[in-house]
Amino acid sequence: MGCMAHTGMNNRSGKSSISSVVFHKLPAAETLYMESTARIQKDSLNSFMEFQVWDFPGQIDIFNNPSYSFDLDAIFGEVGALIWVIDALDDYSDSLNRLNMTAMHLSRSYPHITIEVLVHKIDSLTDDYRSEILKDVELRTLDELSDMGYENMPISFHLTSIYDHSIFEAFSKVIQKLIPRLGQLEAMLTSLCRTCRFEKAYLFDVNTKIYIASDSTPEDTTSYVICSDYVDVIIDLTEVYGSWARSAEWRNRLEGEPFSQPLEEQVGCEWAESVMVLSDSQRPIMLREVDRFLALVAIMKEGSYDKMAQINMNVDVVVKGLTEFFEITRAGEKSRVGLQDMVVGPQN
Ligand SMILES: Nc1nc2c(ncn2[C@@H]2O[C@H](COP(=O)(O)OP(=O)(O)OP(=O)(O)O)[C@@H](O)[C@H]2O)c(=O)[nH]1
Repeated sequence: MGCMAHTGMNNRSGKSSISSVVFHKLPAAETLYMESTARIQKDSLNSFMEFQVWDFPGQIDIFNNPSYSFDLDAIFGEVGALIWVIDALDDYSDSLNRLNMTAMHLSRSYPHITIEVLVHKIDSLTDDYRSEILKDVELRTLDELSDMGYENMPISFHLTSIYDHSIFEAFSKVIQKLIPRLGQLEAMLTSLCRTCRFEKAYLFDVNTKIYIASDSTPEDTTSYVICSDYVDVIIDLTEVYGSWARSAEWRNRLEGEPFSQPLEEQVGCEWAESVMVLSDSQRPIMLREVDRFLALVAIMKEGSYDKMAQINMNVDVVVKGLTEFFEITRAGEKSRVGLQDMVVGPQN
């Protein structure tokens, strides 16, 4: 495979790190010494829906490549979102030019694709500087597209870092755009919040900590962070005590000495259910497994303990509804995400 080589520009904007941290749980600090990606990589995610993530190396220009012609229909025909990663710590003028060229190309040939721009690596920047960069990227992109006659393109901008929750929140918003009939999921969660007096409810993909839906109250990063940390705690616990899918090797270890029993007989319940009280505000959090990929997590109000029986009944009904929703959705849908920033850079 040929690649375009231009020297003096930075292509290490963080695409592979993002994939590894969000989809493979790699600790952020371990991305420090990642090798530059030299070829297009395709990653399939076994999750609540089938997701494919394509990682296009910074040094390959797939639209204008003299030494290799890419089958663009094969790549973009089924892609739902293109994620464009901009390194906020570097000079991003060239990346913006190429983003605009790509956006125009997609708008002509694949108008169904939404473009999601991640202004990335913002961890070391002050809040003011973050807003300034976001505004600059937005204005320069939208102005140029508008000058070229491209108005109202499906393009969104997010501030992200792999060192905090921002990258997971941004991916949550991207994935939500790809979920068919998201409104129905939100309506189910909103009605659950109303009947159970929950403050906030999320439906999490437990492997990635992406939330694929929440109730209709305004977004609230603090609630998301608490619930997503709680998913981590519960996953760690259920890996030891619960019924999550395990490798054959791990299962053999758990069923061998000193336990010497089939796993099913050692596990108390088939699904994880837990309640925890946050000591600062007395608001319990509830987690309920929907299937092996999804969990419902809700922040309850003070005093909800007294009504646990009713709450559990309502949660049961919603979990059943969610299961049916995804059975129907899975039957016929596939979603793909393209992860790409096409900043050209030194040839490896
Ligand atoms: N400070 C900071 N560094 C990051 C972040 N994300 C990635 N990096 C660092 O950026 C460097 C390059 O990351 P890669 O993921 O290899 O970049 P890439 O875009 O895949 O690069 P190519 O494969 O060459 O296209 C690594 O040292 C990462 O640790 C972030 O959010 N903040």
